[in-house]
Amino acid sequence: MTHATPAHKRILLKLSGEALMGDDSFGINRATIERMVSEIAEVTKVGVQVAVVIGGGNIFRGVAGGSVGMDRATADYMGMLATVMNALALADAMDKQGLTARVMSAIAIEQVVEPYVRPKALQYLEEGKVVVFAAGTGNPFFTTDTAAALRGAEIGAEVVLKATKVDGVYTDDPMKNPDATRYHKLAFDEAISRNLGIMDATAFALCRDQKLPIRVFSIVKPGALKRVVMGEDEGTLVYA
Ligand SMILES: Nc1ncnc2c1ncn2[C@@H]1O[C@H](COP(=O)(O)OP(=O)(O)O)[C@@H](O)[C@H]1O
Ligand SMILES: O=c1ccn([C@@H]2O[C@H](COP(=O)(O)OP(=O)(O)O)[C@@H](O)[C@H]2O)c(=O)[nH]1
Repeated sequence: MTHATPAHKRILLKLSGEALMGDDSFGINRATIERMVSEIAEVTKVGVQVAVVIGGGNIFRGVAGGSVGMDRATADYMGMLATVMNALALADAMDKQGLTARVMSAIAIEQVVEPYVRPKALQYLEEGKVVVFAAGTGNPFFTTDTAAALRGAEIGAEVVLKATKVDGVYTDDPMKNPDATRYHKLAFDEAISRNLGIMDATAFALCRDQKLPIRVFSIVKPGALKRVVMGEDEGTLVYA
């Protein structure tokens, strides 16, 4: 039997917090998280090193009402803590499915998870462990998309894979504009100048400067992650 070779050796996978909700209105949907983990397990089986940055929108949204009128930085720290909860849930689901996961946090919370230390993260990846980066960049006024760009560059990932509710980058937000059309690929400069809302400009600019491509694809579509990793045509490629 021949084994196809993956297109990438090391990937940074960005999972939006909202993707963990499944069809629920907030929180973590068990079936959804288990399905995502099984897709991650599939790609580790072909020898790909996987690091994950997880968002927090699913939990933060549930408490967002309480943050109205709150200091922005304080609300952002709440958002970062939400990503820690998601990271713990994700790592637990990974362990249950036979993967070895390590959560590393950008903010000190050492009784709960180990701190982010770059050489340690690289060591885990070499050992075939899945590293889950929690707490975003550790700084308010940033997003977990920017954390994905940052960590992706730091660990020398070949690509940032953004798994989200839509199946690629569109000319306009497809949730709001039914006439929007999907790009097969586009340059970072175009994504930034057109102000495409799929990712924030900080994340795009960092990836552009580091020549780190991003592929946006659907988290909902079964098998999409494996297809992306095997180099098949899926979603939208944003390139430098
Ligand atoms: N040009 C665009 N192409 C694709 N999606 C877009 C675009 N502009 C805005 N979006 C929105 O961006 C969202 C994806 O970003 P993501 O970070 O996963 O979501 P969230 O920030 O809600 O967790 C999609 O749900 C989509 O509605
Ligand atoms: O480096 C970071 C990453 C995240 N956040 C906060 O954490 C929240 C959750 O992250 P994000 O919205 O990126 O998650 P997602 O949309 O992917 O679920 C954000 O709204 C921010 O408030 C932050 O302050 N700094």
